[in-house]
Amino acid sequence: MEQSSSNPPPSPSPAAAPHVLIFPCPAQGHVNSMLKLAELLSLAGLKVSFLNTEHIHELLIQFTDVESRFAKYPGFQFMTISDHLPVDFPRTGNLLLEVMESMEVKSKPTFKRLLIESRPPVNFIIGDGIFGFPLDVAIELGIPVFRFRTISACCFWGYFCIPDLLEACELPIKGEEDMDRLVTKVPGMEKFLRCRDLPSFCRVNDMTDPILLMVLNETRQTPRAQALILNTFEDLEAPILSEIRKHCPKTYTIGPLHELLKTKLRAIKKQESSYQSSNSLWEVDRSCITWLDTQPSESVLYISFGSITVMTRDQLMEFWHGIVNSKKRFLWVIRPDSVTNNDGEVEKIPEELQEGPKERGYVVKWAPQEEVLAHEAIGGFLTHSGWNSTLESIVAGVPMICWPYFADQQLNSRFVSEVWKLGLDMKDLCDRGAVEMMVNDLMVDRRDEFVRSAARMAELARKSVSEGGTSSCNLNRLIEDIRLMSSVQAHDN
Ligand SMILES: O=c1ccn([C@@H]2O[C@H](COP(=O)(O)OP(=O)(O)O[C@H]3O[C@H](CO)[C@@H](O)[C@H](O)[C@H]3O)[C@@H](O)[C@H]2O)c(=O)[nH]1
Ligand SMILES: C[C@H]1CC[C@@H]2C(C(=O)O)=CO[C@@H](O)[C@@H]21
Repeated sequence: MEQSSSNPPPSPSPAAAPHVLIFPCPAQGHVNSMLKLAELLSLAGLKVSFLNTEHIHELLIQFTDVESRFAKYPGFQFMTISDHLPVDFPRTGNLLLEVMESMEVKSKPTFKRLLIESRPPVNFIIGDGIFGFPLDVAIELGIPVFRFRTISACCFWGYFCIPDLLEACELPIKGEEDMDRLVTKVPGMEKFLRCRDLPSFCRVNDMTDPILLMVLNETRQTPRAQALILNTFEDLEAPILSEIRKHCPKTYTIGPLHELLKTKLRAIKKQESSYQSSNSLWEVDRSCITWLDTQPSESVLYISFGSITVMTRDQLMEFWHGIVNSKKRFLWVIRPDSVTNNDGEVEKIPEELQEGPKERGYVVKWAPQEEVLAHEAIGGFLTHSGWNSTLESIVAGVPMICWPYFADQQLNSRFVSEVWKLGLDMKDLCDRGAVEMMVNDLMVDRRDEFVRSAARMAELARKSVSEGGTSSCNLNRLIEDIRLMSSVQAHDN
């Protein structure tokens, strides 16, 4: 998909527009990026139905302006489906996997009925690449289907190669002492990938672990779909993308999606302010922007571990002491559900952190992250290396300290530090001394080298989404292909 179409596809008459159903996995990082794609397709005149779980949809309605924002697009609608779990079931940390499991087992018949009964009929499906049943149903009903995998190309490729690692006896990992062994059977990563950097689901003795099998199988199933969509850009992951294209030749790279959408909206002047709209599942606390406005340029470390990460009270306190001891200014997002005990039960956030230290730090429950990262007071990002956060930091040219929690994050953080040289990887460490040292390295001692490479990568990211850039052209190609495949399908029926 690198050689691509630089002309935006012409808008057909609304009646002829294909009806595309988009179905994300019910988690912030997935919903966020797939909503950006939904808006881009709506802008191009396609009819879009966006299918959320009831739980996610209620949060979106409560905390965002999505309904009024998308009301601008006459062909757009939200739809909902149950995840078949009790309303008060906690949906963070590893429990998200139980939500996914419940849906895989129970949501298939409802999804199939929804498609059969849909008016106008659904001509095209873009399903989250981590869910199996939408792909099966689409194939069964003869509806063309693309898979959108919301992770990086490097992590997708890591998952894809797990069967080869098993065959070569490079997995399972043989205990803690084996963690720094180089893994040689992931083409393109031979020189730097250690067992420690494999997706967290590989950290099991039993290679029939259900979660490992789920991510592995879903990744390997990808070529059953007509194409793969990735939220990345060619200049960031070219060598890995050429490996992926040996198996999934039609792979559209259309990222960073948040910047591509902003660029398109700016071009047609649909967006008065670039940041006011969000897809957040928590209430955004904008007071932190007022606080940032009073801080010196590039002096503040932004700390956020995304929407799913949970940690123990002890881990939180190690971060707290390390950061306070570093004497750097900080803005810290601490979700109320982010501290759990060893049984997974949510614990109260310690008082001193809720109040925040008065002079140097500011603590919020949820921040307007894109806007925070673009603020001139921000000098670094301590992140869990979720893919959206990583891309948002790249676009903003902000260097990172990575503390990966689970899934793809272990691999993303290795690429941030060893391949892209955009910061430091502190995976598997959580003591105040390490935190203090890394914060000082990022914000002071090695600042120049990280800022230089971050600025270079930010430039490439912006180029990819500008007119004629690879992601912008690939989006045009994607839209043309959806139109073409939908019309063929409409004729066949
Ligand atoms: O205070 C905050 C914190 C986060 N965000 C946003 O929330 C999103 C978080 O996404 P991401 O960084 O990808 O993290 P997770 O929420 O943890 O996302 C899940 O989904 C991602 C995409 O598949 C994976 O890469 C992650 O590992 C997985 O945990 C980003 O867009 C942030 O801008 C806010 O708006 N405000
Ligand atoms: C809960 C996690 C299982 C894997 C998913 C994922 C992926 O697409 O591989 C990324 O991050 C998580 O949200 C999902």
